[in-house]
Amino acid sequence: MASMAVVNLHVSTTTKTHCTLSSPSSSTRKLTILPSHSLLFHLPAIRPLHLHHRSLKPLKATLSAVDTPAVTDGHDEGSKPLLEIRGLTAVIAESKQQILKGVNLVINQGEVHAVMGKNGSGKSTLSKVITGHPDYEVTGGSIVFKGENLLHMEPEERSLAGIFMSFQSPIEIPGVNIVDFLLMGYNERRKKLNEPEVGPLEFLQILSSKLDLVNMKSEFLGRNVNEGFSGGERKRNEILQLAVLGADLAILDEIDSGLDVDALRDVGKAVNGLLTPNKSILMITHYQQIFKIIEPTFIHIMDDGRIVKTGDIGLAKVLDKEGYKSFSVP
Ligand SMILES: Nc1ncnc2c1ncn2[C@@H]1O[C@H](COP(=O)(O)OP(=O)(O)OP(=O)(O)O)[C@@H](O)[C@H]1O
Repeated sequence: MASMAVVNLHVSTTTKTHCTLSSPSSSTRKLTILPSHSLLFHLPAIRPLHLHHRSLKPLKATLSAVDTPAVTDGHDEGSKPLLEIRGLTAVIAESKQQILKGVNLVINQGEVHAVMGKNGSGKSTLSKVITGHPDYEVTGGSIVFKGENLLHMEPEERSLAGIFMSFQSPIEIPGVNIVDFLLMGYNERRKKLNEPEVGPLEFLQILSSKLDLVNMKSEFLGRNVNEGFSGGERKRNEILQLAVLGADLAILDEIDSGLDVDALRDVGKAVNGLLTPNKSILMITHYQQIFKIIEPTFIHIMDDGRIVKTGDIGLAKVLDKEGYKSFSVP
């Protein structure tokens, strides 16, 4: 059973989010959560999720790999752009080292985009820049999300607008119970929507219904966020967060790494179960197995801070045979 923690959350518009947790059994604690985690606090509230949602028609023709695409052709007719990235360049804020060197990517509603690429090619940086991570500075180009300039938004506003990111290495938050943590995010969102907050007991019911989706045992709810979790449990917990908090664009950074076959299937099925015709996924992966479960609409290959090839599932097969050498920027 969750502790009856009282949560006060203070979201700053600078780089940190503070919250205090107090419960009858513990003294008041103050936590500082970096924006990457504060993103969780402002996600869209749960909406009805449909299991068999994907009205996406199969690609009409196999999209051949194209060189340095300006935008992605071959989207389903009638689907609306959700995220439009054009000519995006970004540097590491501290060192000014350039990592993104002109990324072009258009994700329409209902599409699943997979980004692959050599280690260090800039995949995680791209996803963190989309979420507004303070480690990076955008030096050029644009990111438009649902028609709005994302670059003008604080990280919290981006998540409120409907962007969720699951992390490659989700961090532990010692002393913060999973239920309290999710309840905080859930209620924060409800407040923004002028909806009444839910209490811990009501929330536990909501949460329990999501546990099955990721095949997580209810015992997990008594634990602290990621504390002592195995790699696979952390990944399941990330998807649980996505299921509870919801998102229009879920960015999944190596959600498949370190998962055994059963966990991979569970996580993949859970992600599929969250897709609706107007929700989209941007997933970063090194492995093709996940494509058997989460079918990508497009696969992009990133090299040296750019998307250098775009194609359909056939591209992953070419990659499997030939490796990245034929896709590298000279
Ligand atoms: N905050 C940072 N400080 C220093 N270097 C960074 C930082 N963020 C990214 N980099 C560097 O930028 C490059 C791209 O990193 P990134 O994590 O985006 O690559 P990736 O394609 O996701 O790699 P992998 O497949 O290994 O996860 C790497 O050389 C990395 O060391």
